[in-house]
Amino acid sequence: MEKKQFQAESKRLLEMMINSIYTQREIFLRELISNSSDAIDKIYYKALTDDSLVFDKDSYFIKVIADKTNRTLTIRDTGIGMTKEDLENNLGIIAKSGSLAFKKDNEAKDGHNIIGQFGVGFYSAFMVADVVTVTSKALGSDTAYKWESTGTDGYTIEAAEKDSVGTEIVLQIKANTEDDNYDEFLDEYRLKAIIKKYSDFIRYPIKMDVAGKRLKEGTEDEFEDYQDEQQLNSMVPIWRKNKSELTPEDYEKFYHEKHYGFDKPLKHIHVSADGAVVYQAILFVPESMPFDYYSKEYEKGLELYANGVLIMNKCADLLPDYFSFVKGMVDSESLSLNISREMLQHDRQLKLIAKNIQSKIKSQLQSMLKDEREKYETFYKSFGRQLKFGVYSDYGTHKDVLQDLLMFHSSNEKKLVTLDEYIARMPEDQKYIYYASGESMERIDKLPQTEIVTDKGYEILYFTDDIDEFAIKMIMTYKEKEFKSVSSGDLGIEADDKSETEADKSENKELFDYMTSLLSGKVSNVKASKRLKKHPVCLSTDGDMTIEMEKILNAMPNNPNVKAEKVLEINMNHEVFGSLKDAFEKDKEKLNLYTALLYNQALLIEGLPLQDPVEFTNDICKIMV
Ligand SMILES: Nc1ncnc2c1ncn2[C@@H]1O[C@H](COP(=O)(O)OP(=O)(O)OP(=O)(O)O)[C@@H](O)[C@H]1O
Repeated sequence: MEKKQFQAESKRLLEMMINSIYTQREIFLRELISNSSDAIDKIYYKALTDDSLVFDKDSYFIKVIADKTNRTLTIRDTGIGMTKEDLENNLGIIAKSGSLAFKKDNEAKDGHNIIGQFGVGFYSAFMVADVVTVTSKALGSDTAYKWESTGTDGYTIEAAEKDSVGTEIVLQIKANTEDDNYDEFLDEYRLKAIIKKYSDFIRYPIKMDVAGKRLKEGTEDEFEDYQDEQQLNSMVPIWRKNKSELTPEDYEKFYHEKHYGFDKPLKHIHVSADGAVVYQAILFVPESMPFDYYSKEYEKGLELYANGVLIMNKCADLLPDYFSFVKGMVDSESLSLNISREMLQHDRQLKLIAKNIQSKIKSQLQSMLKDEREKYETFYKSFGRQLKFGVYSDYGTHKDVLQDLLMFHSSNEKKLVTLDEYIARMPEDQKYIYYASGESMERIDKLPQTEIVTDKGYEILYFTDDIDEFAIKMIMTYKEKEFKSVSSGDLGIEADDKSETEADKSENKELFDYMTSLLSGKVSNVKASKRLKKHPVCLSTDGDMTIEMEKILNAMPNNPNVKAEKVLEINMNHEVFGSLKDAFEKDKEKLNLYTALLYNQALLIEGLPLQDPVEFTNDICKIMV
């Protein structure tokens, strides 16, 4: 019998397949089952327009048969089959995808689409088989044909015996080698698992004879082997079901079956989009944070299906980093089964889906915030930090999407508030959104810098997360209100007794200049404070960098050694100020001591390290004796 050669491209592809471009060999089964499913689709589709054909659902199925003795794996279907020409054209030539040609010939009328636009699937069989034999009888044909190939050296086609319409593919499974175990593709449990993993939602039953042992009839301790035909796939995926048929428990069950998390999902989003891009998705907002969430090990992404067939476990391109906590899956009939990761990134359909999903998640979170406050706060405690990272990342590009989802604790009731709520209760004369950064709410409450702001009756947002201040620097203003740190140089609050402060300031200019020179290199200025009420001293900052930011940045592994521009503020209404003036006139030595002490006190209040703690304690001793 004449051996025909593969076309050059096909030969190259085959070589790649044999040398396994896919790291997961198991996907060959997914490919072959998808082809079978396509072939049944084609009959179904023909029956829609051809009255002489009746599509009786029970007669259409895919059967998988593993024969360990002969090392063969058979995939049999009752699909449309292939004529001699089809075998020649579809299996001999790679670049021409049969599915694609069929699609063009028969403009899909009811969305019953056919997987596959890029014909490499079938060749994946050569990753696990030495010989592939395809016996097929096409619908409406009397003769069956057998196509056979051992790989790159070509293929043969001859007439064959086959009673029913459809295709049977027999794989002669490779022998094990030192490095590779091929036995697994003959193992019942392994095959079942592969089918469940990739092909669970194929629309037609996938059957396999499963071996079992049972008590022999009429005996009490004699067992016999038997074969039982089982259906391995569940067929109708939950995402294709009508939302109204599903209960919250169904979604929860799906969440656990898919191992999305051990917790209960806080919220599910079921999308059935049929606009510019057609897809279904089930997305979940988890209740609690996975243990590795804020670590490098955590991998974001959604499961991606092309028309019911799993093509990727974690498609990262579907989720922006700031929604990386979302779990779930997307199924689209617009995607090709064999699309590579690299190609996916540029896929227009996928980009559209990703955009669409992003806005669905956003609007669900928004409505949760509006209507289910308690739930939202639970969510926010787990993932709020990620939203804030999202605001900060990419130079603030995503702030518009995220800023109204943010919450902070505030001085009002020590509860979480949104920026909108904060603005809504701002007194009329309040110009800025005030915030204070620190380790904890308790610590912030004790900061002298907060005194004047709280005295004014203005609410302060507590920034206790490292990222808070950095994120807010990206937002800058919210609804035309600028953010202002309580430690910033100009608080935008008029001092109660302005004239007196100004007068005292000029009168005491020499004193402040002197103290500034003493603290040269440590602070840029010493000045009269407009914000202090009870406390004698505090640090404030000039410029964008605050003291908290300095602390955070300098704690980073690459220690950038940045410095905030610090100002030492002195409360002129405090008794200590009298002592300073006195010392300035009479005893400079004492003033040097007081200045050093006050500066170190201000550092301690801020939680900053003292440059020389021993000197500080010695200084205290000096004033005691
Ligand atoms: N079981 C089958 N029954 C009928 N035709 C088949 C079967 N398997 C393969 N074919 C034909 O062979 C063609 C080539 O199959 P192959 O898997 O290489 O590519 P494809 O299915 O078109 O695309 P994909 O790469 O996405 O699977 C198919 O388009 C189909 O026409």
